Amino acid sequence: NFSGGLKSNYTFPKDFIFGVSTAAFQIEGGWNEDGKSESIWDRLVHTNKTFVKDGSNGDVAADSYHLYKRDAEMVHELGVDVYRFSIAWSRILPTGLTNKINALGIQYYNNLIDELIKYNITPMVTIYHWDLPQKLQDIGGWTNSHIVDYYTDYAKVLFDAFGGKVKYWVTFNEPMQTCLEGYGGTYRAPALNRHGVAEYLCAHNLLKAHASVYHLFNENYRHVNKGKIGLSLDSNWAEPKEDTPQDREAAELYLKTHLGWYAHPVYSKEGDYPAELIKLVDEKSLQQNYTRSRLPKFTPEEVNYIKGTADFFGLNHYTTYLLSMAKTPVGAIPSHENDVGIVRVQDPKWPSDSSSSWLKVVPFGFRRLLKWINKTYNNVPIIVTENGYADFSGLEDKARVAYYSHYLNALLHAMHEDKVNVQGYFAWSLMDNFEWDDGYVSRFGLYLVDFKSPNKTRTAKNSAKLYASVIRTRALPANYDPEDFTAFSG
Ligand SMILES: O=S(=O)(O)CCCN1CCN(CCO[C@@H]2O[C@H](CO)[C@@H](O)[C@H](O)[C@H]2O)CC1
Repeated sequence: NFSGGLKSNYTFPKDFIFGVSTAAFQIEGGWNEDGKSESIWDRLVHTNKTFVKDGSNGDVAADSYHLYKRDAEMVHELGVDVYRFSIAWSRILPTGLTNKINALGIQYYNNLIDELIKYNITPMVTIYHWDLPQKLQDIGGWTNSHIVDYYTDYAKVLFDAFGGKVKYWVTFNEPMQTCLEGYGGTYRAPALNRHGVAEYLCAHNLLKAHASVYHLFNENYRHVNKGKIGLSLDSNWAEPKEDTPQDREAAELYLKTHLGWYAHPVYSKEGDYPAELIKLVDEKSLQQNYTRSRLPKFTPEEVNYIKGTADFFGLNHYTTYLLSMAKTPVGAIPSHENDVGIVRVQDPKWPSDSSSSWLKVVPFGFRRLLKWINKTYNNVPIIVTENGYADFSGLEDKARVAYYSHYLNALLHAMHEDKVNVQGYFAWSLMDNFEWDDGYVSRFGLYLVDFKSPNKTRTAKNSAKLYASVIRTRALPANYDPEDFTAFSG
């Protein structure tokens, strides 16, 4: 049913990992403090005055650069096992390269990690969460093939500095946002908009960089503390718009050419890009008189080098779309959108009063996506590294309480009935923060941040109490009703 499963007394296993997530650019501030250099997000929000809805930026954000002790205390209050945060490359390596390592940057993250360990909380570090040093973008960024070495050198600095204390690593957060939206579009930094070409170059180099860091870790650092390393991919669930063969094909094609674009090379038995994506881009490139396909090819050695390079499947999930085949060409020519040729919409009947226009509440989609990943990637261990709901503000956040209850209900049914191998779940986000193009208007936090107060006061919302109780009892509240969606006015 709509909530992903009927009333049950399913529980989360004792060894199930609960966590909470944030990202450097969204919480830290201190954008140019103590030697940190400009990132592509600093550049974008400082120069494009209309990019962020409320005209804000990440200069101060939630000021976690100075308030990390309060952050660690909040993580402790929730009772989670793991805190997932990202490290800002430009705070560690101001030139982007290793010729200058910023000791004060290293010190900040050491202070945060030590604070977490004081509370017996395990750190999970996202090595890259979208904030490339601008100096590297100036020489091509993720379209420059040397970025593979630059990223590997950066990761080595982190492994050497924090490897003894950090057990979980995530190489990239949502590579599709970086490549498709940042290089192929204008929705993310660097907003290059070189659609049809740059998104494929970005993905190609990024996947090689991911594999390079996996092998570096696997050969030289894993033994230090039996650590684990993975990748966090974002995916919507894709439901056929109508129950027809064409729409079922469109839904499958969406998953293969969006999630599979990055998941297939790493997690599938055969490796490489999904055959459907290769075929579509090759054919379109030929029709458009390109001498060679706009999709770069991996050599057989590279396919093997990238295959199997993750200990877990990190999944960021929020919402669902209805898919159908495009009847006429869609998107710019050339572009990934035009190459794939499918159309996605959302059902106006779905609960939808989130402050993020794209976030509709569709819990059964979460269960189906988990099942699809489990089947497509051979029971791979999944850690849900992000899931959450956005509103405009308030401590009595009944919609967010309902969202988490329904999505955790769907997760329990995926685990207990569909036998999906899920090992952890992280809520996005610990606190209200800079929600990219939505600025501070759309709030995802379990803790409310008063951005007007000098010390950015953080206060637990009702959803923080709900999450803490699920972690403590390993179950949904007794009064949870899978049929009740009255918390959503829309
Ligand atoms: O339908 S449209 O094409 O008009 C807009 C689609 C927008 N989605 C939003 C969710 N995003 C993945 C989530 O992105 C993640 O989720 C959080 C909330 O957004 C962010 O704060 C995190 O930094 C990010 O990891 C993928 C793109």
